[in-house]
Order: sequence, then structure tokens, then C-alpha cells
Amino acid sequence: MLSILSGNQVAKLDKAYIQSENISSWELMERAALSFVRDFFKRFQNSKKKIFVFVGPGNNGGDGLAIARLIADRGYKVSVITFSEKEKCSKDYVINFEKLPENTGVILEKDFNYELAEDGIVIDALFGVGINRPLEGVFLKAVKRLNELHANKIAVDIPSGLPADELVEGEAFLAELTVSFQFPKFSLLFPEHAKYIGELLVASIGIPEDFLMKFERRRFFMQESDMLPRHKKFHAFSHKGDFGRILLIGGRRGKAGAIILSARAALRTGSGLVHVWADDSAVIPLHNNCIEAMYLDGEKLVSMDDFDALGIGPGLGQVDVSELEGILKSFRKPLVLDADALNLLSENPQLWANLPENSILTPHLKEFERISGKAKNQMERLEKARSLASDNKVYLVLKGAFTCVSAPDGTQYFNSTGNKHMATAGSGDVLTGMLTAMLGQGYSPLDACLCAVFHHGLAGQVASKTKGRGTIASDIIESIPQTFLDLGID
Ligand SMILES: NC(=O)C1=CN([C@@H]2O[C@H](COP(=O)(O)OP(=O)(O)OC[C@H]3O[C@@H](n4cnc5c(N)ncnc54)[C@H](OP(=O)(O)O)[C@@H]3O)[C@@H](O)[C@H]2O)[C@@H](O)CC1
Ligand SMILES: Nc1ncnc2c1ncn2[C@@H]1O[C@H](COP(=O)(O)OP(=O)(O)O)[C@@H](O)[C@H]1O
Ligand SMILES: [K+]
Repeated sequence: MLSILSGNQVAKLDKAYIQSENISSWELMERAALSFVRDFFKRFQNSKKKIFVFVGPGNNGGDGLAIARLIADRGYKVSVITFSEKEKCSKDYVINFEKLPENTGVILEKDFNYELAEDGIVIDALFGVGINRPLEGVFLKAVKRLNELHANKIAVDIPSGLPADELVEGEAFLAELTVSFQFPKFSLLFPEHAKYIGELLVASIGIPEDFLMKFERRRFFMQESDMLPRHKKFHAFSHKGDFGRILLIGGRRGKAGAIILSARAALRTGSGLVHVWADDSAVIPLHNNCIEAMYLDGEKLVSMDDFDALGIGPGLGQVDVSELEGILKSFRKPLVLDADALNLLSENPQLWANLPENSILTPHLKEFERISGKAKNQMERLEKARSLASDNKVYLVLKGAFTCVSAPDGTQYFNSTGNKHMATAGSGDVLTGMLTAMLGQGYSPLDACLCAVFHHGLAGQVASKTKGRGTIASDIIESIPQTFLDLGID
């Protein structure tokens, strides 16, 4: 798994890796620059726009100089704007400065009049993870000016001004694209920083995942390569019982849609048998929209033990707390709690005691706030999520961009799939169905969380390729099978 290191671990990582590989720090910087340039040309190949690279005094500036050289080598017109005399800059900055081709325009800040082409491309290599105070002086002036400019703007490693692990103070570069090296810096995952980051790409510089794990094992960024080993394998003689018999509870008082979405998502995730326990108002919509699911009247339910997994909450409404308490007491395996079930939990904290260990809770930000109180910002929210998961021995799936799965052992896993088009009614119900399906198939709760969250995001990406902002939850469901095909999981 890909670890997310804190900014102050980067220099240590760098040092250990170059020692173990017997390469120079310059070579590692060259790899970073090469991988940036690869992503850069995916977007700007054949662009006639003028390119301006703004470099700071440290290794982020060094990256910028190497990037300027590599772009200029391909015949593009590049200007470098630097703010510091060479003597005050890092070793690899100096090496790369001296390697700049002669046709690169180098402008020292004091000669710089800030008349930049509106239709140019700006590459921000002022500061990376080594920033240790808010921007001020000439750097602040430059970033403010660049932020007013209608040019294409790309940040190297992290938009200058953002600290690697904390919330920004003051000004920062507003990028449309951020190419972060090796792993996303923690602060790039905060919703508060969305406007600075634009699209986020993570560019490998070749340091293996297990090498990163020597430095950090508390925060991970989920990768496609993590999926295959976590998925369950079925064989030629597998029967529908092996694919799980699940029960979804919700869809009460005219809110059938939510539980139908969950049921359809569970079936598309490969669930063998899907039962829906709702009230009478759901019978006709269920039969019309999901003929594969079985309707169940709670009155006639004999034993919960018949089910491999249970998902409860979508469209459940405000049921009596004793009903939820009864269900929790009679089902002793990990289950999935979402939506109204989470609201009941927040209003009736005594229910925590009845939650089976390793259950999965899937709040969005508002539901999470009801459970755990207001948080000042995402950092505080993530800490609350971590404590809630470990104090109560549950998996907490805090939904949103970069959904975070907090495990009972305190580890946090951030999702790398999904996009803004998933912010549509019912997409959370889809996730509940997928999670319950995987639990029912015998995935461990951790594997169910990681696989369901990852595939759910991928399905959103697949759906939005053709539907864009018109993507609806049903499109996400219909795209689930493609995600299994794409990842080679049969
Ligand atoms: N292993 C990896 O992942 C690799 C990482 N690589 C790259 O290295 C980058 C980290 O480089 P880095 O450590 O040299 O820090 P960097 O961000 O350039 O800034 C430090 C300089 O800025 C200064 N300074 C700080 N704040 C300031 C302020 N507000 N206003 C003014 N000055 C300020 C500070 O000096 P100070 O003033 O504190 O003495 C120092 O001179 C990383 O982000 C990535 O791009 C790749 O090359 C390959 C491998
Ligand atoms: N901007 C976004 N980027 C990625 N995923 C998103 C984004 N917005 C929402 N999602 C995903 O969509 C789902 C929305 O869930 P939720 O808010 O519970 O929706 P609903 O209650 O309508 O079913 C979550 O899984 C969330 O991670
Ligand atoms: K930068």
C-alpha cells in the first residue's frame, strides 16, 4: 500500500533511499522532473503557449529548473523566474541551474515587471514540502500576481504556500493541476484546499511502497494494485450461497428508492441472494425496479442467523429506537450502518454498546457531525474519525472526495477514485449495497471497506465519462460491473 508520509519525513526518506540505491540526490530529482514532464505533456503537447517556471531556493526550485530544462530540450520556449542568488540555494538547485540550456530566459526577481502573458503556462516550483512559514515579501507578491492571471497553472509537488500537513495560513498558489511526487501530501486531501489544488495527480519517482512503509504505516492512499489481493476468489463450483445471502433494511414510509438502489448495487457487486426488509409501500416499487431482490415482511422474519450480512439505514426513516436495538442484538456479525440508522445512533448513544465489533459505519460529513460533534476543520474531523473507530472497534467510512476509512487499529486509508459527479442523491445508498454484498461474500470488514469504496469511486468515474454532470446513482450502479472487468476480477 502507498503510505502518505508527513512533509518532515520526506528529507529522511530521500536520504535513506539514495543511500540504499547508491544514487545521487540529483538523480532522484531528475526522476521527479521526468515524471512531472510526462504528465505535463499529456496535457500541453504541441502547445504554442509561453511557459514560465517560477523557482524558489530549495529543492522544489531545483525540480522546477530540471523541468524547465527538460521542456526546453523538446523545443518549447521556457522562461525561468528565480528569486534568489545561487549562493543561497540548495545543492541540487545549483547543479540544475548550471544545466539550463542557453536559450532559456532566466529572469531574476528584481528585474521582473510581472507583465506575464495571460495565455501562457505557469509552473509553480517556488516551495514544496520544505515551506516553514506563510508566504511573505516577494514570494507573496508573486503568488498574488499569478493568482490574478488567467494562464494555465500547474504546481510542482504542492501549490506553493500550502504546508504539507496542515491548513494553509495566508496566501497560496491557485493551481488547476497539482503533480505530487510519490504520494499525495496529506494536506492535498483536505476539502479546505480544493481550490488551490485543482486536479491532483500522483507521479511515481520509483521509490517502492515497502520502502515508504518503513517511515509511515498509519496513513495510506489506496491504489488499484491493492485491490486484486483483497478480492475474494470464486471457483467453478461456487453456488449462490457462496456469493452471500444478505439482508438490506430500510425503504420505509414511501422511501423505497434508497433501499432499491442499495439492493441493485449489491446485485451488481455479485451478491448471491438479496433480501429487502421494508414496509408495504416498497413492495410495488421493488418489484418494478429490482425483480432479482426478494421482498421480506419484517413480521414474518424468523431468524437473522439466515443472513451472511446486513445493511441497515437507507430510507429507514425515524423508526423506533427499540426496533434498531432489537436488530443489533439479534445479529452478532459485523454489519453496515448508514443514513437514518446513523442518525438514530447519534440520538441514542446507548446503541453503541449493541454494535457488533468490526461493524462498518458510513457517514457523510453531516451525519458524522451528528455522531461526533462539530469539527473546526478536516484535520480535526479526521482525528475524531480515527478515535471513534478505535474507541468503538468499528470501521468508519467518512464519505466525500478522498473518502477516508478509519480502522479500529487507528490506520486510515484514503480513497483515490471517484469524482465530483458522484455528489448526487442516492450515491451513498449504492455504497451501502456494495459494502453489504462484499461482507456477505465473506470479505473481511477491512477488505470490504477498501474494495467497495474503491470500486464505488471507479464506477462513478466510468459513469461520468459519458454522463458528466448528468450522472445519477443508477448510472453508478450500472457501471459497477465494468470496474470488475477493468481490474481483471472475475
Ligand atoms: N523524496 C522526495 O519526495 C523528493 C522531493 N523533491 C522535491 O524537494 C522538495 C522539498 O525540497 P526542500 O526540502 O529543499 O524544500 P522547499 O520546499 O524547496 O523549500 C525550502 C526552502 O525554502 C525556504 N523557505 C521555506 N519557507 C519559506 C517562506 N515562506 N518564504 C521564503 N523562504 C522559505 C527554506 O529556507 P529558510 O528560509 O527556511 O532557511 C528553504 O530554502 C519537495 O517538495 C519536492 O519538490 C524532489 O526533488 C525529489 C525527491
Ligand atoms: N466530490 C466528490 N468526489 C468523490 N466522491 C464523492 C464526491 N462527492 C460525493 N462523493 C461520493 O458519493 C457518495 C455520496 O454519499 P451520500 O452523501 O451518503 O449520498 P446519499 O445520501 O445521497 O446517498 C459518497 O460515497 C461520496 O464519497
Ligand atoms: K510548488
